[in-house]
Amino acid sequence: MTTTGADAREPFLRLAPAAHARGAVTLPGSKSISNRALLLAALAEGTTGLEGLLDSDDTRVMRAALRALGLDLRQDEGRVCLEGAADWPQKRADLFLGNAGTAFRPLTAALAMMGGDYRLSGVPRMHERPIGDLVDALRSLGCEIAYEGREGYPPLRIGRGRLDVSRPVRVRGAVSSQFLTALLMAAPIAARRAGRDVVIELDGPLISKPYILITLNLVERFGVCVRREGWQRFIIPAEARYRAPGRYRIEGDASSASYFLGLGAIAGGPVRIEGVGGDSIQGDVAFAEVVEAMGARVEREADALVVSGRAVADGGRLRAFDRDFNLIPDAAMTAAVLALYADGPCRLRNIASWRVKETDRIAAMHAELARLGARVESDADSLTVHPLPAGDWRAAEIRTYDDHRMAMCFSLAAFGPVPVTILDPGCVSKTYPGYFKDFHRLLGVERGGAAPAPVITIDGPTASGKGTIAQKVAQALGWHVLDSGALYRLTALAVLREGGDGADEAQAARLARSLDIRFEPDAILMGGEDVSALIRQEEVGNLASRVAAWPAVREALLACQRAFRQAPGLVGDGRDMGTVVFPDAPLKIFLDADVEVRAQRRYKQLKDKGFSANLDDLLQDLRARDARDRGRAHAPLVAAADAVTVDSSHQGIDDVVRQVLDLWSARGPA
Ligand SMILES: Nc1ncnc2c1ncn2[C@@H]1O[C@H](COP(=O)(O)OP(=O)(O)OP(=O)(O)O)[C@@H](O)[C@H]1O
Ligand SMILES: Nc1ccn([C@H]2C[C@H](O)[C@@H](COP(=O)(O)O)O2)c(=O)n1
Repeated sequence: MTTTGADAREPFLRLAPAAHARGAVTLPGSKSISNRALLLAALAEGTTGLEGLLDSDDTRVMRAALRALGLDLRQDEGRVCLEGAADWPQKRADLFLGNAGTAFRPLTAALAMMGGDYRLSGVPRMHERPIGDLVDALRSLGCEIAYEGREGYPPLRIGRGRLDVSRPVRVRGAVSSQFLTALLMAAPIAARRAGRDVVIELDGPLISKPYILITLNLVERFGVCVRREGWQRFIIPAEARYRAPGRYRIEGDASSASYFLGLGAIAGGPVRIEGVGGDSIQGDVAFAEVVEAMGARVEREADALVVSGRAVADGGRLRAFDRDFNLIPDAAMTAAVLALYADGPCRLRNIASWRVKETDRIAAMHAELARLGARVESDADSLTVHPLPAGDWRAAEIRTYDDHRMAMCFSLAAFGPVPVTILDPGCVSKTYPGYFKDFHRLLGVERGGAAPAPVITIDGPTASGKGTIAQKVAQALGWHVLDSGALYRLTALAVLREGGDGADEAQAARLARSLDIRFEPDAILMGGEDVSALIRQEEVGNLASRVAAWPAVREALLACQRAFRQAPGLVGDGRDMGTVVFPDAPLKIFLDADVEVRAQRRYKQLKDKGFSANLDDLLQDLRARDARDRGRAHAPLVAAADAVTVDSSHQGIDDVVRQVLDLWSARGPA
């Protein structure tokens, strides 16, 4: 079955007003732990098998960088195996690290201490994120680092400095705790090279302390014990050496758990979150206490959390808060959106670090919450969000600023009375590529119980754009899609391959019943063979129209089509979706267009795919096919009595998609 979601970089994702959510979700691996573990495994003597490693943009750039540095990474039965080395083989490399702070900062420290000729760069936003505090600390150790552009910011050039660890290295931790993390993880390199203890001292305050605890925990798992004097002084002994722990299991991402904790709090639940629990080493697991304080119930297991609450749709209201979020700045973003459903103004304090994250999150959060209609106040390091009364919600398009967390936390704005549109939802690929699929699944379980999953049917004549529109509507809603014409085309292809011409009803029905097919995201397989291009040929389409006239063929394909109806929903395109296959569909579209326009479109479509085509012949074929599809005795092509007719002759694809989504939103599907 073809499942669509927000994995590809689609321009927008429309979330219809939702009411309830329940079910279980398994979190992807923690980004913070994944990138730390990759670096430590790369520095450790021996082989480490990393289990549960996050597969996302940020970990992919880290893996690519380690490969470019000469390290051996292999995928082996669901784990990533890495052969580490105290000194990396490749002494010259140009590394592109995207927008991954968890890769950029630690690699800067490790490479600067090893020495070599390296260049580290990232996306434009990475070049706006400060790194001066780390570079200053490394330079004080004798490392050679130059700014290629603006002083204090990437890109960086690293050379071969002369390490001197005779004095403590001082580092500031007020802007980002990742600078201290980077030094702590790389320090054993310097200790080994200099043959003496490395002492790191904190210069001023330290934010996000729980992340330092994650670092110390991991460093210890890889064999290095750091002596810690409060939060002021860290001593890495001269004899410190990283050793591979054999296997290391990465727990789920606690920051990502915050969205589901929030979901359970406002959508009733219970929502079971697997991958983090009472045993977690991540500070963001403390977000469970935030939703508890807001009125939700959370049960803690060693490796799971179960959250429930009184759904906003049932009149539930969260308790307002005034809270210091310095320790959990990432999860705090979720609290800012939950504030919309609170019983009073909510204040998030001590969140200045938001200003230098993937985007200026204080400014971004302020702007987007206001776009929904909320009253918001912000200053240098705090944000106040006023609850949004039902009548004040606006159906907004939320900008996400290429920030995964903006996209994920604003999914929780779907519990207001109007639809919300998330722009560039694919930015979640930074840490959670499957987020919207999981989110929709939890929303759909409720619908999938007693009531069948909702269906939008799109019927119409050939080349009116049904398939194109169905795909995009399904993508925007995170639903499944059924291209029913493909089933008739596959039957026609099977008939052709048996030497038939479609005149034998029994033969066509037998082949329709025994189709061995599989729908994949980018291919349609028959008997294991990819026939997606073959079935689009006009010869096959014409025969499909003929075999589709046989009642026995239609009967043979009926159950198969209905089986596509699964939560969270289905968009089905064809000729009889709204009249025969899904007569109870809550929204039926009859998509039409002038036959000349359709012939032009089909002509262009075929030419673009490299097939030969003749416009006059196509026009004739389309007319003949229209006549056959409309004129047959069984399940003819006709608009269902309750269908909305949309004429796409003079409308672009995106306009039609929006029109269908608006119709769906107007029905108030939740
Ligand atoms: N509104 C539109 N404006 C311009 N081009 C469109 C529009 N809708 C669809 N198209 C283009 O027309 C062509 C035919 O569209 P599509 O294959 O989706 O039609 P269809 O109705 O599913 O056809 P079939 O009945 O053969 O399955 C495609 O190349 C598509 O990109
Ligand atoms: N629900 C359906 C879908 C398709 N058909 C027939 C009619 C078409 O000519 C043929 C191929 O469909 P297409 O890929 O062009 O949409 O299959 C039908 O009868 N009922």
